[in-house]
Order: sequence, then C-alpha cells, then structure tokens
Amino acid sequence: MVERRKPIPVIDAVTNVMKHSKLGESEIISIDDCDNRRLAEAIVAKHPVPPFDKSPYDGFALRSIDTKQGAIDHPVEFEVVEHIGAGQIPMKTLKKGQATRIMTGAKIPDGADCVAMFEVCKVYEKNGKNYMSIKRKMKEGQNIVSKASEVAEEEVLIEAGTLINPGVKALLATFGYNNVCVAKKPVVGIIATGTELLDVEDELQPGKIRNSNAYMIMSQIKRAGGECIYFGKLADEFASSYDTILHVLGKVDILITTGGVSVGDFDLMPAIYEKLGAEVLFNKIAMRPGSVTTVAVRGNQLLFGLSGNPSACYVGFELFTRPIIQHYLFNKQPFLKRIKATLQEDFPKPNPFTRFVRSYLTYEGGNIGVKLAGIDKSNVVTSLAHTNALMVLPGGTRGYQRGAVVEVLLVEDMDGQATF
Ligand SMILES: Nc1nc2c(c(=O)[nH]1)N[C@H]1C(S)=C(S)[C@@H](COP(=O)(O)OP(=O)(O)OC[C@H]3O[C@@H](n4cnc5c(N)ncnc54)[C@H](O)[C@@H]3O)O[C@H]1N2
Ligand code: MOO
Ligand SMILES: [Mg+2]
Repeated sequence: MVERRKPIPVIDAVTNVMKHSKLGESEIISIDDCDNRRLAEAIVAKHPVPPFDKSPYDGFALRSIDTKQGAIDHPVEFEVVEHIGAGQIPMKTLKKGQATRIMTGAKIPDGADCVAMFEVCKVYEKNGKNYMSIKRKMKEGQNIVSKASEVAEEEVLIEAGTLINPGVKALLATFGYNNVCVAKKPVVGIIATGTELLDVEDELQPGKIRNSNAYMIMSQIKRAGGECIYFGKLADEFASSYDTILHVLGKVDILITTGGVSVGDFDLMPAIYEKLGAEVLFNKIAMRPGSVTTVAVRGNQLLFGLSGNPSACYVGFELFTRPIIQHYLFNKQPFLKRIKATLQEDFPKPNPFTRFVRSYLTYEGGNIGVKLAGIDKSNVVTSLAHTNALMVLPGGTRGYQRGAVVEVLLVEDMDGQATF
C-alpha cells in the first residue's frame, strides 16, 4: 500500500519552516561590490547634510537687511568683494553693502544671510571695482540650504537588512562608507534528481527531457540574494544519490533538491532523508502546485525537497525557501509582498486546495489587473517565463469570474513583507 500523506495548511508549513530560520553573518566588502546586497548594519549619518550652509544657485550672497530699500524703481548697490566656486572657502565676512559672487554648492560667507540669483542682479564695474545691484527686497535665509537641513548628525537613515539600491549606494558614499558591512549570502546547494534528465547541451533522446529545474532554481536563488552551487544531476539510484547528498551537505548552508519527493517507485528522497537522520517537517501541503514539497532539518541545515514538476518546484521555492534566504540576509520583511488585483479573465476551476496560479500583473488605466501567465498545470514550464506574480486562490472556493478582486504575491518585488 502506498503511503498516505496528510496535507497540512500552507500557513502551518510556512510557520514550521520559519521556526528553523536563522540569521546569517556579516562581511565587509568594497562599496564597488555592494550592489543588490543587503546591509548588515544601519547607515548612520556620520555628519550633518549639508555639512555647511550652501548656495543652491549661481548668484550673489549678501545681507538681506541691505536690500530693505530695494524696489523696481530703486536698485540697491553692493560692492562685490569676493568670488567663490563650490569647494572654495570664503575668506571675507560681509559688511554693510558688500556681496560675494557665489556658485551653486559653495559655502555661504560669514555675514551673508541670503543669495540673489544672477537673473535678478545687474553686474557692472566702477572705478576698477566690481559691483552688482538688485531691485528687490531679499528675505533672511532666502536661497540658502542650511547646514543639517536635510539630515542631522547621527540620524539613522537606513535599517540593517535593506537592499542596496543606487540611492542607498549614494548614501553610503555620502558618509564615507568605502567599506560596507553586508549580510553574507547563504550558500545554497542545488541537485536535480531524475534518470530522465539531460544536460542543457545534450540532444534530446527518447523518454528524456532536459533539466530545467536546476537552472530555474539557480536563478531564483540569485534573485532571492543567495549564492548557489550547482552539484549536477543524479540518476534515481539510492546509494550514489545518498553519498552525493551527504557529501554536499558539508559544503552548503541550505540544500535544495528537485524531484523524487512523491510516492513513486523511483522517488528516493524520503528514504534518503531517513538514512541521513533528517527530521521531515512535512511532505504534503494543502496547495497546488507543490503539494509534495518536503522540508527536512538535519542539525542546523534545512533540506528543501522541491517537486520535480517545474511549476511546483518554482512555487515551492518562492513560498518556503525564499523567506529563509531573506531572513538569513537580515531582511525584516522576508515574505513575498501580497497585494490585491482584479482578475482579468475567468478562472472556472474549483480549488479544493489553495492554488498559487502563475500570473502576471497588468497596470492599465490606474488599475492593477492579474492574468494567467499560461497553462495552470504543475508539470508546465512555459507559463513560468511570463510569471511576475502568484495569484492566491484559497482552498474551498469554486472558481473565480473576471472582475473578482484576488490576492497576489509579487515575486519580483524585493521589499517583501513581515508576515506571510
Ligand atoms: N500516486 C501519486 N502520484 C503522484 C502524486 C501523488 O500524490 N500520488 N503527486 C503528484 C504531484 S502533485 C507531483 S508535484 C509530482 C511530484 O513528483 P516528484 O517530486 O516525485 O518528482 P519526479 O517524480 O522526480 O518528477 C516529476 C516530473 O517532473 C519532471 N522533472 C523532474 N526533474 C526535473 C528537472 N530537473 N527539470 C525538468 N523537469 C523535471 C519529471 O520528468 C517528471 O515529469 O508527483 C505526482 N505524482
Ligand atoms: O503537488 Mo503537485 O505539485 O500539485 O503537481
Ligand atoms: Mg515522482
């Protein structure tokens, strides 16, 4: 008699896996190499921004009080006593009736409290000296970017766990982080199992298929922020598979296998887990696809036995492995972001189990819509290429009509959310 497995709810499976999640370590790398890594420590403002009062325009720095009499028919005159560009230090303190010719980004001279743009000033020479005049009143503080107006010293700007995007990188550079403390990537091993598998470069042979799962999963690992090591494919042969898996476990933080987790005669993973002494957390989930997704723990290592069916394999990774990697990388929001979208077509299938439909989002007319990415079958590979979301259709429902509002998980969003 074949083993009967009792399916557990998806949320229980996720909760159970996350009980075994752990934080990774940190490492210091050059700012040049930190794109798309996650910060292991917060970015703190090491100084105020801007660090000095500065001019936002090319113009003249002066004392606003001296423009009190300025009017359209009454220009007020200033002697231009200094000329500074960005990066230069003003040496003169402005006195009554004096101005400094100043460029964008330059430090405001002492005594000045406003900047008049070139466009509102007249410039001329008199007796070999430089002058300017202005036919308007200026206000104190006008056109001055004050020291610390953007950021105060010691302000915490970005939390640990944040993905380093171009803006974060600009902050790192602003505060002199030439070495950046980032989360170390977990090393995730990948093994594809199946006697039917060919390598990518192989010609197709009768009864065989090319191994697509390993390449797909390597890509998913990279998207999730992990480092992958591909250990090749294994024929469905117990002794050699066991030996390889045991050996590989010594080289990785997390191990993913694909295939061989169901109840078939050549599905060897259950027996391999047993011989490894790994505790199987679950091997049947009330979901489609990916119901046979199996997760086992051995010491401090998680072993993800993903289904051989490509769509099931994809979904199993996104729901269970990805949050483990994200948590390892200090992301406080390790789960896929869940939003609502309007179904753009009928989905008449009843759902005895919760269904994660490979979908893609549309953004038309200000509305978020969701369409099927292709054939909704566990053994399908083509729909995955169009997938940017997983539509979540709860178990016990009888199909959905176009126009229904449904929940979707965003697989290409990198912020995530705190709960599943
Ligand atoms: N009697 C039962 N049969 C099956 C059950 C069940 O409950 N009772 N569950 C079905 C479900 S659901 C799934 S999902 C699959 C899971 O199968 P396995 O995880 O054991 O995977 P395999 O048997 O090794 O392969 C399944 C399928 O996937 C293809 N495959 C495998 N590896 C790859 C790869 N690397 N790249 C591309 N395609 C791959 C393989 O050729 C098979 O067609 O079991 C059902 N059966
Ligand atoms: O559990 Mo399977 O992945 O639905 O076809
Ligand atoms: Mg099988």
